[in-house]
Amino acid sequence: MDAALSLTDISKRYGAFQAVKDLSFSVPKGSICGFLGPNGAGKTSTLRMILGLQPQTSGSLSILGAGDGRSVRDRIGFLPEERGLYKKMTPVDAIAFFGALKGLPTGEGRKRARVMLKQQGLEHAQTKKMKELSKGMAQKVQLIASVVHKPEFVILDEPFSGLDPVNQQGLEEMIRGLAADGATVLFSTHVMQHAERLCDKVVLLARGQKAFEGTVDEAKATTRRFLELEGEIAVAAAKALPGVVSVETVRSDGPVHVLKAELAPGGRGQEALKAAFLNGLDVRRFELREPTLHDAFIGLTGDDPDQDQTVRRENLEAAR
Ligand SMILES: Nc1ncnc2c1ncn2[C@@H]1O[C@H](COP(=O)(O)OP(=O)(O)OP(=O)(O)O)[C@@H](O)[C@H]1O
Repeated sequence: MDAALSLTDISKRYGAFQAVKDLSFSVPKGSICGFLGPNGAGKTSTLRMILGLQPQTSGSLSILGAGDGRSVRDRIGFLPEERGLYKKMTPVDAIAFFGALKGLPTGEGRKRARVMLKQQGLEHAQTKKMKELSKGMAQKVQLIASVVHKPEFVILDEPFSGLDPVNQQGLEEMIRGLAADGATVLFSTHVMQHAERLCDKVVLLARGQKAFEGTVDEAKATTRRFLELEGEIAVAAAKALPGVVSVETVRSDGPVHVLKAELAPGGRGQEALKAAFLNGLDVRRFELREPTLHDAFIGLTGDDPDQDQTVRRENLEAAR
């Protein structure tokens, strides 16, 4: 499939500090791609280079056929991490204003704003001032403002941050809608669950370097799966089950053991379980733990995505 975006060996240095190192990945046209990593991993720096808001130190990129976002800015929608629309404007005015910055006639912008606000259940907010809206509502308005000109490529920097679960779900639906209308979407987040539900593709970033690029299922397949069995089961019998590579005793209570069986990569827990029953093992309880994308991130990078990786400038100075 054609790539709407591709990065080749992109690096970014801030003085002596290397924020992004030899980063290469691509985003197929029409897909939803999650750019995932802890705070400070280098996501915003990368997005800003893609947009042409700051130059890369080395490497090259192509977005919609251009060397960075500047010459194709009217075909791109961008939701920055720092948000704050003009507080005294109404949502309709704010959305139309942002559309006009991308060449959309104001009348058309206002028309689209009303339709899109209604689609998002924000009809009642049309005449309010931005400052009177809840955070969730304001964020939705800001997302509408960044896509009102119907961009081919949408870049969202931490779009879920600060939203409650209901608004996060609404935002996920909005993102799905953008892709359904044909746009390519790249969004950054450190919360793996959003990506797990939304993405055709994910790129995992830790400490400025790519740790993985592929589908969510491919990422999960890199992580160990476990089948937990409880009963009067001998370790050797559990080890003999199909797809089991090793067995560890978690705890024992007399003859009853809790065993943790590691499955081979791609191994199917159901088959091991079926064999356990067929072989007449005394399975009193079982649990097949499927890895989450969060587990996969930890397995692939050794880092917890919830752990801030930001290197404060004062620490850099001290390290010199
Ligand atoms: N202008 C700058 N000068 C010096 N260091 C910077 C600058 N901008 C970012 N950094 C550093 O580069 C690293 C990556 O920051 P970046 O904002 O790209 O990460 P991030 O993954 O987007 O995290 P966040 O979501 O918290 O913004 C951080 O350690 C940050 O302190």
